[in-house]
Amino acid sequence: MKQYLALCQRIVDDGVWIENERTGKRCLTVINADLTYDVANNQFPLITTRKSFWKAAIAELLGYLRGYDNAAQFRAIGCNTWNANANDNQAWLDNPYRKGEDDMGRVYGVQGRRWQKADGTVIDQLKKIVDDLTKGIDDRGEILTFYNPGEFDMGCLRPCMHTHTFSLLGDTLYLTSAQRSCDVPLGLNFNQVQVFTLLALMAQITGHKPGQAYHKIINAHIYEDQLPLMRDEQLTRTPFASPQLIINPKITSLEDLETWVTLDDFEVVGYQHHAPIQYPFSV
Ligand SMILES: Nc1nc(=O)c2c([nH]1)NC[C@@H]1CN(c3ccc(C(=O)N[C@@H](CCC(=O)O)C(=O)O)cc3)CN21
Ligand SMILES: O=c1ccn([C@H]2C[C@H](O)[C@@H](COP(=O)(O)O)O2)c(=O)[nH]1
Repeated sequence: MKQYLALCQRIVDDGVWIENERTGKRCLTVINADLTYDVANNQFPLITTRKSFWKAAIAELLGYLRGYDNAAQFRAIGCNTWNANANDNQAWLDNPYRKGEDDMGRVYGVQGRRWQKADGTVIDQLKKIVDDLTKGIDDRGEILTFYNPGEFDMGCLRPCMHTHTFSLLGDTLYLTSAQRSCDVPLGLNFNQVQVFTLLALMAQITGHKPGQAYHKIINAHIYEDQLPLMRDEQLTRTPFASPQLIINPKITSLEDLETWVTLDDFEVVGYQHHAPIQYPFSV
């Protein structure tokens, strides 16, 4: 939690105002932030200086792992975060690849589970990684990447947290996640939960101990309409200790994640938090 607040403070103190053409808003921006989450000791990096809707963040991750491409699929498992990008973004509404209401196109999980090759066959990146790690193999290329420049025009948004690299040292699994663009008040609150949970889940289903998760962010920003709430409200609050994430131990395979897992299989204990803050969202 301290590292999150330090990043917010750094943006407030040292950030540079940058015009963002896509949203038409200015963003106070810094470049490069490195966050570390202690998954080994179950220090769940949930924001405590406001109420965090962590279940929606885990649902979003679950949707990516399942290869979802439609906001209705995300809603059905408890996540509303893709409604706006799928349905309220004029550039995407005008895009001939959009298949209709709620379609997100070839984003995130589609690339992770069904990367299209030139010969028409597909690559399931996640399955290859799970199979390797389960056998104790780390070929130094256990990389799940959603970043496919050849298909950017076929999706509603380029992936922000785009590449997850898994590493095995003995029986301990590590994760390094790379993010090109980060909405610190809204997105990072979710992304921290996702990096932590991804390592915890992958360690559990491949039979390893989780180690540390490393989260590398390139462009970290606060939108102009979010700044007063962050500077004058959230940053004045004193954080509480980290809660713990409990995952149903019956989840033991990728197939479990694909078929029966729901948000009821995740529980957070010891979550003390301040009052909610509603930040504006930019489409
Ligand atoms: N501008 C922007 N920021 C983002 O963080 C973002 C995007 N766009 N587009 C794609 C996804 C969608 N994400 C989102 C979208 C909405 C919330 C949000 O509204 N969060 C609220 C509560 C959510 C709830 O009640 O479930 C929050 O207070 O955290 C968070 C992340 C993250 N990404
Ligand atoms: O997981 C996510 C997804 C999105 N974001 C934020 C980062 C930016 O504010 C927007 C995406 O806009 P781009 O113009 O494509 O950079 O969404 C996030 O923080 N986390």
